[in-house]
Parts: sequence; C-alpha cells; structure tokens
Amino acid sequence: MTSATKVNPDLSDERKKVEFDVEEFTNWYYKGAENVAEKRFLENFFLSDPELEDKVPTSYLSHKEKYENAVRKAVLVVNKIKELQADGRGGVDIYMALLGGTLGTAIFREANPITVHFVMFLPAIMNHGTSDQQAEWISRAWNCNIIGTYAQTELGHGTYIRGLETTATYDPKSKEFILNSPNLTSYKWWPGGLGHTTNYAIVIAQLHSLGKCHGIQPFIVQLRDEETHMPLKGIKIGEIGNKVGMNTVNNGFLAFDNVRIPLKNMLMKNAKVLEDGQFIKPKSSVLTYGTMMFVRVVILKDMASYLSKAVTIALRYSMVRRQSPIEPNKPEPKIIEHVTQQYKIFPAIAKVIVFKITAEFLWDMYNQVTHDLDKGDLERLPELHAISCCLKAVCTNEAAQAVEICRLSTGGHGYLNSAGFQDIYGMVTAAQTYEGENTVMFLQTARYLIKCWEKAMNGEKLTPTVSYLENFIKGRNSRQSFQNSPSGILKAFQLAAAKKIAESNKHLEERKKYLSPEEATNQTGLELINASELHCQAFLLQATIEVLEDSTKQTSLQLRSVLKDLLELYSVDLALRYTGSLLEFANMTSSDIEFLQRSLEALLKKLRYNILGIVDGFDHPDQILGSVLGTYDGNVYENLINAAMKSPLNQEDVNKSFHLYLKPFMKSNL
Ligand SMILES: CCCCCCCC(=O)SCCNC(=O)CCNC(=O)[C@H](O)C(C)(C)COP(=O)(O)OP(=O)(O)OC[C@H]1O[C@@H](n2cnc3c(N)ncnc32)[C@H](O)[C@@H]1OP(=O)(O)O
Ligand SMILES: Cc1cc2nc3c(=O)[nH]c(=O)nc-3n(C[C@H](O)[C@H](O)[C@H](O)COP(=O)(O)OP(=O)(O)OC[C@H]3O[C@@H](n4cnc5c(N)ncnc54)[C@H](O)[C@@H]3O)c2cc1C
Repeated sequence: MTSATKVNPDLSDERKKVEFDVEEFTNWYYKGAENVAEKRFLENFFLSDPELEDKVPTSYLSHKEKYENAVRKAVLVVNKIKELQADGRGGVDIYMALLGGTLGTAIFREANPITVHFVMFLPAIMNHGTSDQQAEWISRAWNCNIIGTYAQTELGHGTYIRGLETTATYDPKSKEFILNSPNLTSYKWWPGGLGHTTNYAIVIAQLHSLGKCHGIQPFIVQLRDEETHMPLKGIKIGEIGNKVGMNTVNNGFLAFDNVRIPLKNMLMKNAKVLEDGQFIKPKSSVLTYGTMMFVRVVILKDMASYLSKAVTIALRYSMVRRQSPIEPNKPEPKIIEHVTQQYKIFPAIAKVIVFKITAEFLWDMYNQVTHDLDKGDLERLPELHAISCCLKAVCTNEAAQAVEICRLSTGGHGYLNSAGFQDIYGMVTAAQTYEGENTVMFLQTARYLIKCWEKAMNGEKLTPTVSYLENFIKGRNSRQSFQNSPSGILKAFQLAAAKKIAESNKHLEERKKYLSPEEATNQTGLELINASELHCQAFLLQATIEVLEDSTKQTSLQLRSVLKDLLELYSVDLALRYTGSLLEFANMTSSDIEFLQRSLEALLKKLRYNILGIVDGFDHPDQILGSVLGTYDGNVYENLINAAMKSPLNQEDVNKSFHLYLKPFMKSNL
C-alpha cells in the first residue's frame, strides 16, 4: 500500500519504529491472508475504473447532480459485479461492494440509493416470502431487473410500528388487497431510494380482512411502470428533500389511493390470508420484525469500518502536523506528542477492534438463530433481539462521538470537506436514528433484562449473554474487590449491570403499586437505559476478551503484545468513563481510580510508537479514505492546496459577483 509520491519523512520515520509486522496484523484483522488478497483484488478492480472516479469532488455538485452521479455509479458497480460473476470468480460478495464496508464507502462516499434494495428489500423477501414468492421475486431482484425499498416508517410513526396507519384491506371477490393512506400522517416517509430510484417496495401496512384488523404485515407493491418509470395509478411518490448527510440516498415519501395488488403479494412465510379472507396467525407476531434485526447486525460491522477510516485520517495527520513547543526553546513537536491528542485517538482505535470483533460474534449468533428459526425453534430470538438492540445503540453512539473527536483532533483543517470527516459523520450519526432510535433500542434491551432478572430470581436458567445475573444472585461476585485488568474490569461491569438491573426492577415494582406497569416502566426509563448500557458494555468487553485470547494464540509475540495493550487501553478507558456506576455498584474506590488513571497514561505511552502500524494495517487505500489529511504519504499541505484548487470558484481569477455586486457597492461608498 505504498504511494508513488515521496512519503513525508515524519511519517516514514514513524513507520520505522513500529515493532510488529503490519501485514501480519492486516491478515489477523481480516481473518486470513486469502481474505486480504480478495479485498485488495476487489478494491483494485473497482477503484481502477476511471468511470468510478469523481472528476469534481461531489461536495461541489448540486443536490440533483449528486443523486444522478450516485445512480450512475450504483449501476456501474452492479454491472462490474456481474462481470466478475460471469468470469466465475467465486466468493464475490455483492454486499461488500454496496454496503457500508470499506469498498462501498469508497465508491459511494455519500451512501447510495440502492443500498436498501440489497440490505432490506431482498432480505425481507427471503425472510418473509414463501418459497413460491421467493421463486417469483428473488432472481429478478437479485439481478436488479426490479429495484425495491423497505417502506415502513410513516410521517406520523417510525418507532411505534404497531401505530402505522397505511391499510391493506382484503377483497375476497377480486382476491386483491386495496392499499390506502387514510391521512397525511400515514404517508410513508424516509425509505431509502423511494424518491426516484426504486420501482417496487416492501410496504408494511395494517392488514384488514373480513372486517377485522390483524396488525402489520409486509406486502410487495409495484410503484412505478417498469418501462416508463412513471408512478402507477393511485400512487403519489417523491423525495423528502435535503438532509444532514446521506444526501444521495434519495429517501422518499409515498401515499396510496385505492391501489390494488393480488393476494399473492402479501409475503406469507409467517402470517397468511386464505382466498376466502381467513387470516392464519404467525407462530410469533414478532417474526414480522426480522428484517430490522438483520440490519441492526449489519450496522455494527459498518460502525467498525467507518470509525477505522476516521482514526486513520486523524492519526496520520497527527504524525505530520507540528504545533506548539512542549518545552520552551525546543522545536514544535508532532501534535501526537501532546498526551491529550493521544487520548483523543488511541482509545478510538481500540474501539474499532472491539466493534469489529463483536460484530463478527453477533453475525455468527444471528446466523445460528435464523437457522434455528427456519426449523421452527424460536428460543434464542429474544436474546438475539435484546443484544442486537443495545449493541446497535452503544456502537452507533460511540462511533458518532469518536468520529467527531477525530475531526476535532485535526483542528481547523478537519472542518474542510476534503478532510473526509463529513461523509463519515453523516453515515454514523444517521445510524443512531435509523433501524430503531437508540433510546428506544436501549429500552427494548432493558425489557428483556428485567424479564431475565425475574427468571433468575425464580431459579430459572438463563441464556449465555445474561448468565452473569445467576452468578450475582448466588453471591459469587458481589464481595470481590475491584481489579485493574480487562477481566477484573469485566467483572466490575457485570456486577454494576446486575446491581443496576436489580435496582431498576425494585423501583419498577415500587411504582407498579400505584401506576400501571407501562407508566411505571416510563417513570423508570432513565435507570433502565443505564442498566441496558452497562449490560452492553460488559458484553462488548467479554466478547473481545474471549475472541482475542483465542485468535492471538498463533500470532507473533510482538503483535499479541500490541493487541493486549489495546485491549487494556479499551478496558481502562471504559472503566474511567463509567466511574460513577463502578463507584456506586462495583466495589471501586478512589485509589482504584487513581491507579486506572496512571494505567491509562502508561498505556498511551506504551502504544505511542506501535499505533501507526494498526491504522496502516486497516489497509485503507487513499481513494477509500477520501481525505487530504489521511493519505499514506502524509503530504497534507500539498493535498490541501491541490484540493482547494479544485473548487469551482478557483477556476477563474475574478468571479462575476465582483462586477455585479461588489464593485458597484465599493464604488458607491467613495
Ligand atoms: C445500511 C443500512 C441502511 C438502513 C436504512 C434504515 C432502514 C430503516 O430505518 S427501516 C425502519 C426501521 N424501523 C425501526 O427499527 C422501528 C423501531 N421500532 C421497533 O422495532 C418496534 O416497533 C419496537 C420494538 C420499538 C416496539 O414494538 P412493539 O411491538 O410495540 O414492541 P413491544 O411491545 O415493546 O414488544 C413486543 C415483543 O416483541 C419483541 N420484539 C420487538 N422487536 C423484535 C425483533 N426485531 N425481533 C424479535 N423480537 C422483537 C419484544 O422483545 C417484545 O417481546 P416480549 O413481549 O416477549 O417482551
Ligand atoms: C437516514 C435515514 C434513513 C432511513 N431509512 C429508512 C428506510 O429505508 N425505511 C424506513 O421505513 N424507514 C427509514 N428511516 C426511518 C427510521 O427508521 C426512523 O426515523 C426511526 O425508526 C425513528 O423513528 P421516528 O423518526 O418516528 O422517531 P420518533 O420515534 O418520533 O423519535 C423522536 C423521539 O421520541 C423518543 N421516543 C419515541 N418513542 C419512545 C419510547 N417508546 N420511549 C422513549 N422515547 C421514545 C425517541 O427516543 C426520540 O428521542 C430512516 C431514517 C433515517 C434518518
């Protein structure tokens, strides 16, 4: 991954000091040299295509041009994937190219309008369609003969999906459903690509049959003519307008006026409507929520990927930027020598590894649970739902904070679009809201934790992610003193989570004496969120400790030692961020905090000369980083001026506004 240009000597000196083999780390991080080779092949295959290169930085394009450029690229990429598949190249993962993974974010720096087709439309057909429905739709969708979206959220409801107002009323005479948007708040609002890209949608609507409402169900609905792309009769459709970020996603609105679709267009793997209108209940009503769970799992992987880009930019820049002498009369040091600067970036680098490991852990769990579901076994579904909700909330919240800190760590230059933080921030902050707003996600996990607490109190066996509650009830951990090691900090978090769950439950029960259970839950919301967050932090740490222990058995001592330092840094930083809870619940004392503080400083120092190897090892080509501050060669000042010269305003010496406004204005004051 070397650059053709001369590397900034500050950065090449830094690289010489790295004590481990960066390629060994890359192979470990991507789980094998074969995966790394495949990743690099794909990156090169896509990024070497001049058609995918933006001649003008997209930030200078108008809203309309940005969208049109994004569609152009999306089509090019899918065609290139088809080319690869035609060549019989196995293992080509279309998702890798199109989703939040490193390659996807390079090609679609601002996200693309057909992502939801791949992450939600297709998975919804797979999860909710019968085999006949899959046969009818999957290959057309997979080949992009039709492009779809997932239309669930409405103007009036996003979180409380049981409150959705779009109706699908079954007419047994014509064997059709009639879709309607009874009022403004029932307009679908937000679905990705809905505005002008997709011609089909999975529409989530209230099913009415034989005079009864049977709750929300998924329907596959054609929205636009397959030839002309004109909206079909009875369909009102458009784009919702400019947003904080993700402006190329073409989020849309949609309303129905007596739109008829055939009976076979209700996805019926779970619930069914028979020809005579009889409704057959699903095995569990929450099976309709399956697609959301899938995306929450995917989001975790995305967070590791986005954050790995932000830290690469921030760290490389910090190693070439010099400012403010630390000792008087000494030269200005690289800004990374300021300990506060190290603290802004190093813990975020550790988080990338923790999020990635946990994302893979969750992915395996998701595959296992969906495999069980296919066999009719729903036992671990609530556990997966609970852990994926809180992980989605913690990881997106922390990624958003960390990306912003990385931006701040690069001072004024980080505020430039060409620094590359804006698009990353736009993506991570959107994920705090979409696929379940984070507060709501924490409360879903808390609901599960309270149930587990009650079960544990009744002596029932718990599932693995909450089994620490059993230990707590048996009094196994409660009297241990705080220990400053990753496993000691993990125990402290489990203890704090258990006590917070117990305390929340106590307050909930007290409130239930004079309030309804629902209002009591509302009144206890702050504590429930706190319990959920502690539980999640314990899980992240536990998964990482277990996976690191196992996966570094075969690595060199040097790499193992750096990964161990990163784990320690992550856990010490975590403990310091949660001192309030640990002092309250986990036998921590003020001298433990002092000791943690010293450990934190020692770890920053220890990692100082190896940390560059980690971000280099994330192996992001410059095109993927898309940042003038983060290039491999570290030539930031040349990059900055070159990027400035691309501004449309710099294409002429005098702008017409001078003659139109400034000159008359300045002369009139003479
Ligand atoms: C790259 C990515 C691009 C992605 C673009 C973004 C796409 C989108 O944003 S699509 C729209 C996503 N929308 C959402 O996520 C909406 C969030 N809201 C929800 O998920 C639900 O409405 C929710 C869970 C908050 C409340 O639902 P509701 O039915 O009222 O739940 P509630 O009464 O609390 O719970 C009912 C039961 O269902 C369970 N449950 C809820 N959701 C799920 C689920 N997904 N899986 C399994 N079980 C679930 C609960 O645990 C509860 O179980 P129990 O009764 O045993 O305790
Ligand atoms: C970039 C982006 C892309 C999206 N893509 C899609 C898509 O493809 N398809 C689709 O269908 N939707 C999509 N959405 C919609 C998204 O899923 C919803 O916006 C999200 O689920 C939140 O719902 P809401 O907007 O109704 O927020 P609200 O629920 O109105 O949230 C507002 C506030 O109320 C609070 N609140 C709400 N309910 C509770 C509660 N029970 N307890 C405590 N607090 C509560 C929330 O915490 C929040 O602070 C997208 C959204 C964004 C931003």
